Amino acid sequence: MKPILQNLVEMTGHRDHLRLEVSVLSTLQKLSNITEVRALELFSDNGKPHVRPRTWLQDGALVPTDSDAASDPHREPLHNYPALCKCVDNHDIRATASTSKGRYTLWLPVWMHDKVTTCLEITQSRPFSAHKLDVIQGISLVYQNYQSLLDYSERDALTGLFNRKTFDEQFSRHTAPAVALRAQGGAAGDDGAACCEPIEQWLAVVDIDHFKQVNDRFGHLYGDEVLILVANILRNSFRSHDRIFRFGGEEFVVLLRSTDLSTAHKVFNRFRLAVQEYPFPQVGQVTVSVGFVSTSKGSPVEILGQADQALYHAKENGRNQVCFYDDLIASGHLTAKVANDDVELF
Ligand SMILES: Nc1nc2c(ncn2[C@@H]2O[C@H](COP(=O)(O)OP(=O)(O)OP(=O)(O)O)[C@@H](O)[C@H]2O)c(=O)[nH]1
Repeated sequence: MKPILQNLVEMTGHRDHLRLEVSVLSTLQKLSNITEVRALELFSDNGKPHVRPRTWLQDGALVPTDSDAASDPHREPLHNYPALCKCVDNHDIRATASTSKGRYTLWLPVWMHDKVTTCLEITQSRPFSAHKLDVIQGISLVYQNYQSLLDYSERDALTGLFNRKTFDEQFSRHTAPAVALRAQGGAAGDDGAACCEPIEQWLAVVDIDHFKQVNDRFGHLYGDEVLILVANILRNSFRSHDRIFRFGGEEFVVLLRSTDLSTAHKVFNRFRLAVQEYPFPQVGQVTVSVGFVSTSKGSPVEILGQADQALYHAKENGRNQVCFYDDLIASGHLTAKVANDDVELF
């Protein structure tokens, strides 16, 4: 098999976005005369388009970052890349520019759902030939199609939020002890997640109150609309690096990253109020109950169980409220459950 085909086989063997990204960069890097490859992340901060390198070559290995894009010191306004800026504005498939003497750069935005969040950047020391552009474009399109297949398998069809399967994968990765990650890790290229240290975060379980009554009184179509609208409020209530999942039925999970306890309280309550105040067509008022906990202690099963305990306390004590597990333990309203390693919930 030709090397390029071997690389495509390797690329499409991944079930993880970051590994796939590392793999496509590694494929591009093997083409002749390439001096640099990077995957850029395009994001908006305070309404202004920005860009930052997300995966790049360092000391011979491709290194992905898991840091928050908005606080990345390497971020730049997108207008620092005029050719790329114009390409994105025009929905073009690629842009090239000679950025300095003997340095020719090609950008390939990866379009998904009419949006660009990733762009491949390839640099070489001579102009790109038409043949080389065709080959790179082909690899990029395989990458784009495969990314969108991966994305589809990770999401819930009704709300477009991440699904339960994705939660299981992402949450166990972020709560895995750092030492285990390093042991797996080795070269970053072997495992896109290997560089991740556990991140301070909060897990909230969100459940729509009396949702059965919505279905019973207005029918499933209106029930589905409520689910879609609550999903939209969730998207608007949290930052881009937080993660929102539809867990099943009328239950959602939010992973709130890198924030302190009082902010977590504030943010979850802001979301709860946003739902309470939203005029749901036909249905009128809908409320949600929320239970949350820190993800710093315990296994994924224990953490989820604690958030669930806090949620059920909220449900049993009036609904439309946010309960923090540690507060309920401290006040004696809940007792800590002994972990049972034999119970496999994931
Ligand atoms: N329309 C719609 N309904 C769903 C979906 N998934 C689950 N449900 C319904 O969600 C309802 C959940 O009801 P319950 O678990 O009794 O909870 P509840 O009525 O929200 O009551 P509390 O949680 O105690 O406030 C059930 O009637 C399910 O049929 C869905 O995708 N669409």
